[in-house]
Amino acid sequence: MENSAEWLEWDVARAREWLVVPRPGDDKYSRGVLGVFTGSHDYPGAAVLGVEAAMRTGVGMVRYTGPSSVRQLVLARRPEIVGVGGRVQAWLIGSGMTSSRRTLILGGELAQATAQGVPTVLDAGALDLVHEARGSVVLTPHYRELAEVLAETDRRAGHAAGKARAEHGSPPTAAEIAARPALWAVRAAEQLGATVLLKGSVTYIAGPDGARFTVSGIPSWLATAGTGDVLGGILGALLATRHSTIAQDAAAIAPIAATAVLVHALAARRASQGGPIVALDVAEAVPATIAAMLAGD
Ligand SMILES: NC(=O)C1=CN([C@@H]2O[C@H](COP(=O)(O)OP(=O)(O)OC[C@H]3O[C@@H](n4cnc5c(N)ncnc54)[C@H](O)[C@@H]3O)[C@@H](O)[C@H]2O)[C@@H](O)CC1
Ligand SMILES: Nc1ncnc2c1ncn2[C@@H]1O[C@H](COP(=O)(O)OP(=O)(O)O)[C@@H](O)[C@H]1O
Repeated sequence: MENSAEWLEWDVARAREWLVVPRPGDDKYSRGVLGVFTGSHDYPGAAVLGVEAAMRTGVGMVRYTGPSSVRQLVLARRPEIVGVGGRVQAWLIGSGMTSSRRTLILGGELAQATAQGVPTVLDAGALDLVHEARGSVVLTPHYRELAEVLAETDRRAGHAAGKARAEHGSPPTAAEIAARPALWAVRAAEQLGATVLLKGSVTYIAGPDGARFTVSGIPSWLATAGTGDVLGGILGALLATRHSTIAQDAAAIAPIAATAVLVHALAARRASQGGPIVALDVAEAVPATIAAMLAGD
């Protein structure tokens, strides 16, 4: 690990501080509403997985505003969701989407969401929106996706002035990021001005303000399709429930992101018990995982 002394390994005691337990005076709105714009004709399942995980993490409400064909599937699994737009306290955008297939209409809808300035998770096919988004952003790429984001950033900088190129060198390949994930998570956070959650068997969370957290010991059974979509849902829900903390101090984003990764890893361990898992198992294990974390287990 690059400069390992700079990285703090996140643990249950720290994570517990960022989990929000509802109080008697709460209602669904005071707990926080998560807007979800995910899924596509090609990848509808990603939307189902993210919504399932968000609801099981504990959030007041989920407004799902993605493609209408996908909404039917999400509703079939989770009738609790609201399928119309409205006020939200955080956004989860991009899981199961492909940026190269973005239509003008879809681009306009996404721009409206990212312009709201609420804490936003940008995943998969929405990672490139980091350049337009207002407010606090967490990017959740794996190595290949981070390479694409940095290449796109380099192209934009090259068009603008060539300045960032000179400052940061040429963009890394996915293999280079995989070889030095700590270094590239930090560089990306600095370059993009956003929190970067770089996924992998060790997950690195780097904030633009200098926050550096790792989550290690993640079960490798998680290396299966859709588990990243589940992580997006967990993170989106935590951002929505913590929106007022973030409004006061944007630096809260990085510890919340680290907490989401820990919840995800512990839910995977609980679901796995040493054996194979599917992504939905991880989402279903989240409530018991959070209960155990709150109890100090
Ligand atoms: N159930 C679902 O709806 C799922 C949707 N997903 C969505 O799928 C989209 C693409 O995500 P990815 O992480 O796959 O995107 P990536 O762009 O990282 O992966 C595609 C790359 O993997 C390579 N590849 C494809 N099949 C391969 C194989 N058998 N062996 C080796 N290399 C192979 C391709 O050539 C390409 O370079 C995202 O929007 C994501 O959210 C995934 O999360 C998987 C589950
Ligand atoms: N070998 C591994 N060991 C532990 N965790 C892993 C491993 N490979 C991937 N993961 C975790 O699994 C998840 C995969 O996310 P992602 O690559 O976005 O998959 P998908 O797009 O299919 O949802 C991430 O949380 C990542 O940290």
